Amino acid sequence: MKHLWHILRLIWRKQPGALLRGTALAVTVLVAGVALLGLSGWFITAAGAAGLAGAGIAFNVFQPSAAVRLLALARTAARYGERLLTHDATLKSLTDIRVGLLRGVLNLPFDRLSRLRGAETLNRLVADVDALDGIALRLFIPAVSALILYLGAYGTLAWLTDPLLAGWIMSSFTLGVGYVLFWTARHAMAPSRRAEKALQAYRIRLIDLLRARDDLLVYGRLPDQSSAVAAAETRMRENLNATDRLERRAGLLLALTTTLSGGIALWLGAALAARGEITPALAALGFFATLALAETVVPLRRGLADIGRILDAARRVTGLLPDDGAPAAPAIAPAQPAGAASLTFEQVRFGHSGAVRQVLEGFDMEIAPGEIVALTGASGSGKSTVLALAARLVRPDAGRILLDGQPIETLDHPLLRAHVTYLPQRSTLLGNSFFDVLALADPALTEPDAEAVLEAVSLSETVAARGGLRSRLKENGAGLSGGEQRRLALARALLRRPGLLLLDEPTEGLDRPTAAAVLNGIRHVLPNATILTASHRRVEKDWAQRLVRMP
Ligand SMILES: Nc1ncnc2c1ncn2[C@@H]1O[C@H](COP(=O)(O)OP(=O)(O)OP(=O)(O)O)[C@@H](O)[C@H]1O
Repeated sequence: MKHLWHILRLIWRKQPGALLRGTALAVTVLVAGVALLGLSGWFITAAGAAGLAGAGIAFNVFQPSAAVRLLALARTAARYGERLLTHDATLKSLTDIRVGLLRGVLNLPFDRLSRLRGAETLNRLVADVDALDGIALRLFIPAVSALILYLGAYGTLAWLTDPLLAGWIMSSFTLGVGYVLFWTARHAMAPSRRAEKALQAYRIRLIDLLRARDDLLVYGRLPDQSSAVAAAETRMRENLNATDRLERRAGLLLALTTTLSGGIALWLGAALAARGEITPALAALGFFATLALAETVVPLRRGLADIGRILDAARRVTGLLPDDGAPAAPAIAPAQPAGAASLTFEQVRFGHSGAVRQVLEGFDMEIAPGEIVALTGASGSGKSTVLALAARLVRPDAGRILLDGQPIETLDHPLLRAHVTYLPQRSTLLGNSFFDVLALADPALTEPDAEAVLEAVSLSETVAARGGLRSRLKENGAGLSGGEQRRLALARALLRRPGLLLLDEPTEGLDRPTAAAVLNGIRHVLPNATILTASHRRVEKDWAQRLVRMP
């Protein structure tokens, strides 16, 4: 529940004026609705009574009928304004929350970020934020306006008719409605949660199916995965049907409650009228006003049928939103040639969170400026981890890492990124063309610079054969061979012109002559840089000036 309040506060804080005006209009809509039906009931009864008493000719029909028309118009106009204001304000607030959420995700520690699944995160960003619009629009604003109306309706009925009659109407109505809404929320919690989970599972499985269709086809698992997608969809439908059924039942119970309260109002009103304490027309006003109160619970009913989904979304979003004022990941400076840097590891200890085993224990390493060093060792011995630590993607549990004698945790982000570039084993090639992919490293990239690095990684001919730098690429470099994709990512890393270049198996997938040419090309582009590679291949070890074997 506290997450719900937190999100509500965020939504409200961003658009307080519009939401307050929207709530005032929501109250106006309800007041006009109750007044409209109450006045109509009073008007019909009073006109009838005047006719029976033979005073019909003297009965003023113009004022009440004008008031009925005015109320109907006011109600429509207020409804329009309320929808416009509250929906617009909520959607604007949610846009800010969505940006904050994205910032929160991007600011997660690398360890957590690397564990996020793309499809799941996308779902979370989209579906969870969408679910939050119900907090203001279907829960808070309707609840507040309903409470204000109940108080107003009680006061008006007590003044016009009788405090006892008003007390009976309002207490029977609010207790009945309160119980039905509570019942709806309790029973809808589980199916609405399950429906949302099934929807997420459906989307994730479908994305997995599309992404891995070749593997699934090869392993003969395409039908299984298709069935899994269909099963999630069925589960979602079943649970959505369950919440719809609940909402309909709640509607029935609310109609019964309203009828019961209306019946009480009619009976008490008739008794008071028979005793001559109020006129029959006023008794009718009480009855019709009670029936009109039912309008207050329609949006709440829908909101509470969705409560499980809304609560889960609020909890997840709150967990990911950065604290107020947390800075976005800072932009990094354009590429500038950086001087060669020394790199030192002193007694570094590191273990991945949740892992039983420490990857590094008292690890020492010293690399001089301009040196090329290859980290070697068995698979899983921690070579990539050393590179990630040197790039400050993860932080050591103990010990120190120094860049040019300065602890890297003290370097500000732009400075660190200007000096250190890391090429992981798998890179993402963002962009529509070769040029776009490369420009990620340097927004001021020129075509001659791009051609120079492509030449260095032996990709010039490939790019020319594809129609040049501006030719279109498929998603994430699909359509290029594995080795070509790697070289393109390497060319991008070279464009940063770092003082310290960290390479994770840079020539993996290349034949020996191409690998040797690429390695020489790296040195040619960065003649002075310090280079640390994680290497299994002989060609990389031969290229290095020194080997550091992982313990
Ligand atoms: N995000 C992670 N969470 C938990 N454990 C991890 C994570 N990343 C790596 N590991 C584990 O840390 C250990 C070191 O992994 P690392 O990738 O550094 O090894 P490596 O020497 O580079 O291996 P390879 O030569 O196969 O690339 C491995 O046992 C690996 O399973």
